[in-house]
Amino acid sequence: MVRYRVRGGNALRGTAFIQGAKNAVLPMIGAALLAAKGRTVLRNVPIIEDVRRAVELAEAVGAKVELHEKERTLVIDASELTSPILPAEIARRFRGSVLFVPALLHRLGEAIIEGVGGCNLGSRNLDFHYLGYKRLGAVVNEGDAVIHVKASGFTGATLYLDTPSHTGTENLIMAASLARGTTVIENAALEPEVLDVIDMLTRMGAKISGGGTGFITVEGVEELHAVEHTVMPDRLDAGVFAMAAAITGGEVNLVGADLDHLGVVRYKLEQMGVEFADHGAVLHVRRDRPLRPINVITDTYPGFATDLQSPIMAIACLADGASYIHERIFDGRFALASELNKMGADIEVKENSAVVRGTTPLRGTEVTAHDLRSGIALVLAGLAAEGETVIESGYLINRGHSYLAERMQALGADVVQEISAP
Ligand SMILES: CC(=O)N[C@H]1[C@@H](OP(=O)(O)OP(=O)(O)OC[C@H]2O[C@@H](n3ccc(=O)[nH]c3=O)[C@H](O)[C@@H]2O)O[C@H](CO)[C@@H](O)[C@@H]1O
Ligand SMILES: C=C(OP(=O)(O)O)C(=O)O
Repeated sequence: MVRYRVRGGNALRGTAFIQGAKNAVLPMIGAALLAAKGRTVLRNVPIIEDVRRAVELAEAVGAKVELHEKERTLVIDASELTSPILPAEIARRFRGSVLFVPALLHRLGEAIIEGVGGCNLGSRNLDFHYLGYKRLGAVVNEGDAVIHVKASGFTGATLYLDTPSHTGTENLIMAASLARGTTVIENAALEPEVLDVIDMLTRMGAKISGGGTGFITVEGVEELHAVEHTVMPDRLDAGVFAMAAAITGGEVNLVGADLDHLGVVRYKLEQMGVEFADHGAVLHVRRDRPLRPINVITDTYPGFATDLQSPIMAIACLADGASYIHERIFDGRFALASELNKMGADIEVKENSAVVRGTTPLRGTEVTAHDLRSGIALVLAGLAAEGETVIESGYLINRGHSYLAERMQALGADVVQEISAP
């Protein structure tokens, strides 16, 4: 059992190092399994629980993997894959497990998916993935508990996504990279992590054009080779540390954060009274005035990232007036509201919209993280609350943020991680 204890009241000051991106490294581990020869080296790997699960899953299908935590480096030898089964006990613990399917189909001709996990955010379908595989020539059997996909070689086709799914785009690009002929993917995702994955696949020998335009063309190649690749910085981790400065009225330098990757999040925080100064690869963030309320509508990139919706809800509690938050990506992302209300917030949720009425002083209490981002939002609320906030389950936070307590402590925050027997 992992829990975080946060004592509020300190304005954060100092330097934080932004980790490598969770949502880039997971597809990259899946991509590494496409290389039948050589060893892949991934650098700037975030040391998070999802990466540990991905290592376990890669080993379960036969890859040899070394995670060098101190060096933040993964070495993956996928020359012998031995099992097409993504076992439930690992695959159900993280969403990234779905990103192993293209490699299993190319290398072993089948994938047996005993489960796919990830944050509990309401409905999280995979129909775009399966429809895409079918159009490329696969047979998909969707049982109650197990999904069996078979493909004896893919043939290029025109694919489309009803909405620009992040992992859906990555999976279909990986499936198309070793297909015979040309694949076009319409309405593809534009997220920076998708572009970083395209960059890695291109260096592996894939022929992909149109990344970042919404229309991606992939010319299939015979084989892909192992490469070394440095994972891009995590824009969600950067957003959270910027918001930690914002909620405490602090001033921080974020090493490795890319302001462009924050998209609309940057402008919304500026409207709330947060200042950003971009000094090359170091982003300076400060807030020295009262917080103003905000309207947020989540969207795919470059819109307001749904994964930063929970953290901004925590800040909105301290803004003077009513903030409106409309969630458009996931239908179950407001479990945070009742936890913040336990801390003294005034948040009313109606379907996919929330009204946050501030300013309400927050007080520490015992609260529950329902998913990764609501967990980190409760840490932010705790930083601004009077007294102690205790957040369980810390595992969910550790799925996506590395060395959180240490990095917060370096900024002067009173954040402690406790691990106890269940
Ligand atoms: C590991 C990873 O990269 N996770 C990210 C990824 O999740 P993930 O890739 O799962 O999110 P998607 O972009 O696929 O999902 C967005 C929406 O599309 C719907 N949908 C998706 C696929 C599909 O086949 N059918 C369908 O209906 C989902 O139910 C959801 O409502 O993007 C999300 C949205 O930016 C982020 O919150 C997650 O952090
Ligand atoms: C929803 C998230 O992750 P996942 O897709 O891995 O569940 C997230 O990172 O907030």
